[in-house]
Amino acid sequence: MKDDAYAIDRDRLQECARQIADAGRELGARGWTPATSSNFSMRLDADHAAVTISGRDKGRLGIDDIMVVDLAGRPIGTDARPSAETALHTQVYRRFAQAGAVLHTHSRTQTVASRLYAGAGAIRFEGWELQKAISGYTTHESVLDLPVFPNTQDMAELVDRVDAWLDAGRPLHGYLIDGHGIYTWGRDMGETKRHLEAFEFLLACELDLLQLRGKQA
Ligand SMILES: CSCCC(=O)C(=O)COP(=O)(O)O
Ligand SMILES: [Zn+2]
Repeated sequence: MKDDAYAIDRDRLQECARQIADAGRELGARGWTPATSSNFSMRLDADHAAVTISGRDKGRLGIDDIMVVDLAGRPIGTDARPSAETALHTQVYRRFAQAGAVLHTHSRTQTVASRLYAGAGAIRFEGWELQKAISGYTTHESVLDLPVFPNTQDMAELVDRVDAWLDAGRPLHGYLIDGHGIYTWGRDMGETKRHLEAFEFLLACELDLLQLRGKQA
């Protein structure tokens, strides 16, 4: 055990691990976490998060598949390897003081949409009632942009792209990574799941429209 490990609230960690495992089971059952893909996290306190261990089956998580990192992504109290994409989770907690959970999944809809809209750099949702499922959106008469960032194995590069979007003052509630999947977050696990479901639904609607109209993105 490293010293910092003693500062973690064990009850909070247990509760977050339970919520992460429950979310994984739910999302895995929907087919959104194929082949060990996806990763999940929850904020533990101002300086730490609970995150899934790399390579685990995210649809069958137990308490032991979740570990603690600090907001620089360093493991706390364990030699386990955190998600390969931990930097994207800790970035959310650093940039959004209110963020309490982050979900990353690889559904077919998310992945296909990411490829179709990569050239455009973003998908713009307009006129959909379900935009109101994203916190802060109160009407379908709004514009909701979901950026698509190029995929890379270099997490620092992705972190820079997300920082650049935010530093330009653009609202951000989630993003796609080309050929990869989606990231979204919220105040707690409930809000984060709602955001994920809303983006999945909105993406599916846009893909349906394209298909029905026989158009390119
Ligand atoms: C087999 S999926 C490739 C890695 C990935 O995109 C993912 O979401 C899971 O990575 P982790 O290290 O979090 O297991
Ligand atoms: Zn992934």
